[in-house]
Amino acid sequence: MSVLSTGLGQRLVSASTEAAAFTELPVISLARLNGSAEDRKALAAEIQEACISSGFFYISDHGVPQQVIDDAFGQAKKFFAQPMDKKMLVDLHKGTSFKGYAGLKGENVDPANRGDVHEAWDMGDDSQLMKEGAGSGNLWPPAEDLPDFRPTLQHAWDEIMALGKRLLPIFSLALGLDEHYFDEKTRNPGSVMRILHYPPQFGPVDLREIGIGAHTDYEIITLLLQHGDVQALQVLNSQGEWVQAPPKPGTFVLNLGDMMQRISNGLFKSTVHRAINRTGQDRMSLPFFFGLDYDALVEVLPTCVTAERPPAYEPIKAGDYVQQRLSETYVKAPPTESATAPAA
Ligand SMILES: O=C(O)CCC(=O)C(=O)O
Ligand SMILES: [Fe+2]
Repeated sequence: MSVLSTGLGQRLVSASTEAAAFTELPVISLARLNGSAEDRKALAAEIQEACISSGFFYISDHGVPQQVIDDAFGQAKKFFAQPMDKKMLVDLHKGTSFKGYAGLKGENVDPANRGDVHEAWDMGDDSQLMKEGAGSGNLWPPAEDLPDFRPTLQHAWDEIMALGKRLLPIFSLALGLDEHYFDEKTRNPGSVMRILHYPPQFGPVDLREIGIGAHTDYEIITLLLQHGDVQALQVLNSQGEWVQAPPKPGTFVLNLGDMMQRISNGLFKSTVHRAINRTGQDRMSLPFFFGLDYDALVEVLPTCVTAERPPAYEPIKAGDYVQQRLSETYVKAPPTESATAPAA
């Protein structure tokens, strides 16, 4: 039994609560985000429960307009439908920040696997990327090819970044902290947004070659949009069972990343997940990885330490941590295989 002393009162976290094997993911409405102090505390308590038991849940009433989401996927579809030579104009190997295009098997998140069966385009915050010396900036497709791509994706970035910033005070409460705890650490958060295309995999699928291999995310929270009605995402529970996380209209999937697990001393779970697209249809998704400022220290919070639960992680700078994890993920050479255009 361990104790999490939080602003919600002391919370007992029994071994069985932590080890509970979830079989589906809860949907948490954010309607109370704009409510009274009591409403916000109640929302924080619900989120705390989900963070301890699964680290994975849906959020509804999130305030990001559906049009912004539809437009982003519309541009993603156009981007991936381009011929390979156009996509290679923004090959991420041209820069040093892991931003731009990665083709099929251009990444491998699970070292036991042979490459992830998706293609992706990743972006960060241009000014931040350059300023912190973290490498080069974004690689935008030329406006002659895709005139609406940049403004549309930037708009989606701004909306989802704002959602993340609305959520952090609630996570602070759930961690037993002042609502403003993350303000100092998220002035220019080193976040990443990506669009992903998973072509369908037919017949028997070799589990070493799937859409995205089993992994955890690196940052504080991930806000994931799934396009259409194409099931592929799976989340690992404590019994080693894969639980489906199907798209649910009007929601994001919210999952915790390794930085959250580190600062919460392992109480909040950064849960293993993967995606396999066996539906016969193309799938697209759009994750936004909400990070901390590159120079912010990722260190265990005193509210999550007890005599029985001493700090389990060393402090590390957020930028160093993400850069190290990314460099382990991307394969060194540019992609060689081409993907067919998404029909989704
Ligand atoms: O596409 C998905 O559903 C999951 C993507 C993901 O896990 C990632 O990019 O880290
Ligand atoms: Fe992930």
